[in-house]
Amino acid sequence: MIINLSEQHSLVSNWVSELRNIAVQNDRMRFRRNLERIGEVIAYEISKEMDWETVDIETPLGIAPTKLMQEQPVLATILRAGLPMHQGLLNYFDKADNAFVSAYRKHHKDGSFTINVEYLSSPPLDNRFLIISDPMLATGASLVKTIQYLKDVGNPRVIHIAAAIACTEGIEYVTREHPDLKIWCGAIDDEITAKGYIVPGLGDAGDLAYGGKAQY
Ligand SMILES: O=P(O)(O)OC[C@H]1O[C@H](OP(=O)(O)OP(=O)(O)O)[C@H](O)[C@@H]1O
Ligand SMILES: O=c1cc[nH]c(=O)[nH]1
Ligand SMILES: [Mg+2]
Repeated sequence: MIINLSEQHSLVSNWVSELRNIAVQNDRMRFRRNLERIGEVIAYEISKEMDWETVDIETPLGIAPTKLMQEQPVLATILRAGLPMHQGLLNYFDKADNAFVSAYRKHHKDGSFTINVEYLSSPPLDNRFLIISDPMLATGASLVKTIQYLKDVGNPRVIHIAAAIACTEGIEYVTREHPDLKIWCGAIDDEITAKGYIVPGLGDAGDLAYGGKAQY
């Protein structure tokens, strides 16, 4: 299931437009903060899908029956571009457990790339409510590989994906491999270049957030 948040005419569209806009996107602090804000809004939306229980809270003046989350989610992200959205999710799910995966594109001389995973740090995942954030869902290769690695750790009960911009091809690939996902995104674009960049997209999210990388 796909939820495109910009269809709802909310603040998310403004933030996505700033991420895309070449006149704004080079302000790295604003770029990271806009990803973080999208992560925060998606956290709020996903929280409505969690299980809640009524607990009596003692106030100085009485008892307030209050709905509380029954469990903490696990927040997973893909290094490095995923970090700002992850922080946004963590700002709201402030007691969450966390997982980090270093899935990145290793570019080859012929222009092709493969996804390298060199690092994984995760809590046990059996029966957990898992939210994976990554701003760009392009070909979907990074996400599919990340989910495979996380499923080797344990079998989550539910998996939600949080992305700033997703493209149709990537959504199709990921949902074909993992049909049970729920994907939340700030916008959906239809095109992807031969080098795997989303069009119109925003460019390279990792570079815009943290600066360019050396080729090695
Ligand atoms: O859907 P895909 O085609 O796999 O592309 C999406 C991936 O590309 C970006 O990471 P990148 O490899 O640029 O690494 P970075 O975060 O270090 O910039 C992005 O953050 C995703 O993880
Ligand atoms: O368009 C894209 C595709 C993958 N990663 C990015 O940062 N941007
Ligand atoms: Mg990148």
